[in-house]
Amino acid sequence: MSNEKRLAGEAAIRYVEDGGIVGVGTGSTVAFFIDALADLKDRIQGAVSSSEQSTAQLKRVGIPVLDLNATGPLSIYVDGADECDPYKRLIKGGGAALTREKIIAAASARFVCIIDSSKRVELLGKFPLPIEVIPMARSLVGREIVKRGGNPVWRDGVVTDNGNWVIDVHGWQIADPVALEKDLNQIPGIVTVGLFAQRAADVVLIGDREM
Ligand SMILES: O=C[C@H](O)[C@H](O)[C@H](O)COP(=O)(O)O
Repeated sequence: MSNEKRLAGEAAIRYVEDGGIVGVGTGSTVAFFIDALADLKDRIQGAVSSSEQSTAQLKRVGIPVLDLNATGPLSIYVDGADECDPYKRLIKGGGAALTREKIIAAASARFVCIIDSSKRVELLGKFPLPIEVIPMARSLVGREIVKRGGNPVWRDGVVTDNGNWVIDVHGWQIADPVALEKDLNQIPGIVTVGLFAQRAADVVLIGDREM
């Protein structure tokens, strides 16, 4: 699978425009994209990063890391996913970077999602759905998830880049991801739901093939 991840990371380069600013996601697939982007670093202004992990790699390869508040809207965002359905709706957050990822995706005109074939599913939910929560709301959010038939598991020991905690929800087969995303977004204490359904990907690359 890591060969497909590398191919996807390299294939995403063809969507990067000269002189532009690139939104950069997080994870092992994105790491291949950043390595490929390093070869073009003199042709872009820089990148907006979704995590401390990606920021460190971007700086290491000499790509300037810019502040989203200063750049304004971006033309492109490149990121991986944990699951992707036929409508390019995603589960993300396996690496706990979902909040900043969702912010940059929302600020970008085009979301290019890079995955290997194991991430492609008919129905989202086999991968436990990550939810970032304010720490004091962990139990409240857990009870709300149980009411909705899910099995919440606290990702003990993990603190997000925003100082919050992550709950992974097992046992949901997500037939209507847009409705679930909207519903969960109403629960106090939830910062970000790892469903990218209201704002799905625009392009999905599985290895070097477009879905
Ligand atoms: O929080 C992490 C992100 O949503 C990643 O994009 C996702 O977990 C996929 O990561 P990887 O490319 O390592 O499988």
